[in-house]
Amino acid sequence: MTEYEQAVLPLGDPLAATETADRGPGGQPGDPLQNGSRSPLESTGALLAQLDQWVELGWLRALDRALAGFLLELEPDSDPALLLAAALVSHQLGHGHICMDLAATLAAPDLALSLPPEGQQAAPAALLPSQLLAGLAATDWLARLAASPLVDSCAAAPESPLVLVGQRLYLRRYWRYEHEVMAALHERVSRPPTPVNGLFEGLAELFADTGQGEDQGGAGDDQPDWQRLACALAARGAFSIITGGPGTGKTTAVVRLLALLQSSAVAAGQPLRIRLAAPTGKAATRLTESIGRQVGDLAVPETVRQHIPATVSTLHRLLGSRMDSRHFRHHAGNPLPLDVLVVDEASMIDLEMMACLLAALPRAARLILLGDKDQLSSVEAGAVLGDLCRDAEAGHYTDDTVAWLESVSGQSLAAAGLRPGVPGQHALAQQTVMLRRSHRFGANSGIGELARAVNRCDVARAASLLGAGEFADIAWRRMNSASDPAFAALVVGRDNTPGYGLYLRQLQALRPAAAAPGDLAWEAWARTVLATFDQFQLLCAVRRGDWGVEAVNVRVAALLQGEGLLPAAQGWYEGRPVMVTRNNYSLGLMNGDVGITLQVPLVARSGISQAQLRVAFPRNDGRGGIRFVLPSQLTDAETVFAMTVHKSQGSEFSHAALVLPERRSPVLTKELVYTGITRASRQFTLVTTRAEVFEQAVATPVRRISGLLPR
Ligand SMILES: Nc1ncnc2c1ncn2[C@@H]1O[C@H](COP(=O)(O)OP(=O)(O)OP(=O)(O)O)[C@@H](O)[C@H]1O
Repeated sequence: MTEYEQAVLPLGDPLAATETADRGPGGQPGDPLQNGSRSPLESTGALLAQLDQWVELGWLRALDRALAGFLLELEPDSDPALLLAAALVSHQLGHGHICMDLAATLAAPDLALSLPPEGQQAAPAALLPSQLLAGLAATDWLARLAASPLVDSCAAAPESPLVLVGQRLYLRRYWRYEHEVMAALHERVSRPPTPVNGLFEGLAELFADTGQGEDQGGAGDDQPDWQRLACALAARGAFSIITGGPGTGKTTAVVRLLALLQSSAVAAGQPLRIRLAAPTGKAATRLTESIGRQVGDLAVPETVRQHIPATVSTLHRLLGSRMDSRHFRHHAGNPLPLDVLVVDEASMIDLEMMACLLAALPRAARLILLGDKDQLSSVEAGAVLGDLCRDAEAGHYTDDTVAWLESVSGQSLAAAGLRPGVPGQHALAQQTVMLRRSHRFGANSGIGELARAVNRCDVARAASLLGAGEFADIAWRRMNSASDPAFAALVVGRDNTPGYGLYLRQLQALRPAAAAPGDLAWEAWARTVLATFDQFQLLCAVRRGDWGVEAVNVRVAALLQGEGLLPAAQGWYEGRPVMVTRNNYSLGLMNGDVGITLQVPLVARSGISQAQLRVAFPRNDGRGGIRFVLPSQLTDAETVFAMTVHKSQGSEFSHAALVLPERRSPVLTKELVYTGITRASRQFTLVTTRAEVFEQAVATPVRRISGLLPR
């Protein structure tokens, strides 16, 4: 690994990169072009000075500037246009883009940096990328890059740190990940389909109870049973994707698929080794619960049921994380011991993880990805599921696929409104199914209606749904200021909402009175308090500012303390909810795990029982156990009355309240709003100070740049 590659880890939260702009100007150095000095595109000294200025302003990360410096050390004659491109590519990674498209950058150069968002204080007098790049044509930039020994533009310099593919510039490591993912998927989807004995009968039996259901997502009544089709396609291939919004039955379909596959394997005397995984501990716990329920309801013999796993591991644990290393115990040389792998919440898988997962998968094993393609992408670079599901909505099934699906499912696809597929051009689409009917959010659900409107970028419909009061399960609370009493009412839990008052009152009321230290009653109490805490969650779009995670956490703690619900609002105190921010393998805690600080009695060395603070975390083993951890052991944890929408992925709350900042920001996209809304299972509240911030977000779909286009 190169020095720079070591420096680039961890890449960090794209929010942090963008939000640096929230901090405003950090100085106003002069414009190098105005000063009569040489253009930064002609002099490496001037270019580095320009990058330094952008770092000072918070427009560029120090890491991005470090890459330019590192490349200059490697190649002292480097062209400044190359150093600029390298710093911008590095910066794009911080925004989740795998590479930088040179033509797109020249078309909108100022988007290449974390510039102060529109509507914020005036930008300082500094040279903008648009001014710097004004005279540079894409062909010239490409030629200057291609001429550098640091750039591999035709696989002739396999060690060069940058790779140019067409007009996309990559850091080599990310180009390699993308290349590996594309190659592995291409190989899997190009294999001839596996014949599955008794598929027609198996599907008919497993889906005997599922009718068409009511039309809940704009899909007509003559729609086929998409779950049955998903099951069929996944049964025949080495790779498949089942995508769909919340409650569309992804888990239900996959549990039936596992029953189908395992039934014939058990009958043949060779049960399959099946593993289930999810990107985060929270998602793994949720899937463990729903899989457990569904496996219990399966109409299959006990011998089959017992070979369907009921517990879900995190991807890191499955692959075998190693302390302080990005390498896993399982890789191409030491593949995973399994035959079928199901990964849920696949929208959270970043490109690097996907490359590692595919490398560690035995060739003969099946991989099935489940996820909602419309959710926010991973925090780290890449939008793998979104890219892979590009054709999901339109279907793009070839005539052969349609004929095969109709024959094994006994259903017609004629009225499904799909677009035709071209053999060889839509290879991945042949193994992808989009579930279109929500069984959780029906036609009477405001949450479902709102999520669908936001997903379509239908600003007017979304605003009218929230404003009209037509649905009791969605509400819009407009705040006048950070100290608006309506916000206090929401978080404390007045006006018939649980807020955070509910779990805190429960914590006091249900505390075991007569239980001794170590008594299971303490665990039961902790479990109840944790479950009640999950009933309400504030989700913020940004970290900084009056309505960012940091300030909201401080404000909520103070409000709860003011109500007498918390003993303190700082440091460690009983009732403090915390989120782990980094995997801790020795404690068995994963990034994203949420615990609550409780006073529990412990027997001290003296033999006297004392109440001490411990943080209670649910165990991720599906058995509902609790792990009590000393606060001092939690070095990477933060208060979580509010969490970012990014961090909430894979979680579900009875009542989710999405808090938007008072100013527009590039991180406010329709995917962020959609993800926030779909975290709510019963009640959703939008909290804003300015309506146009919500409207602008809904009108802005995100686009991550990558070259992941397997056909
Ligand atoms: N075909 C069906 N007919 C009736 N109910 C169904 C059907 N499929 C799923 N359900 C029910 O809908 C609910 C959601 O199903 P499931 O958990 O499989 O969806 P999901 O897409 O995995 O949800 P999530 O958004 O949590 O990932 C469950 O209660 C399930 O029993």
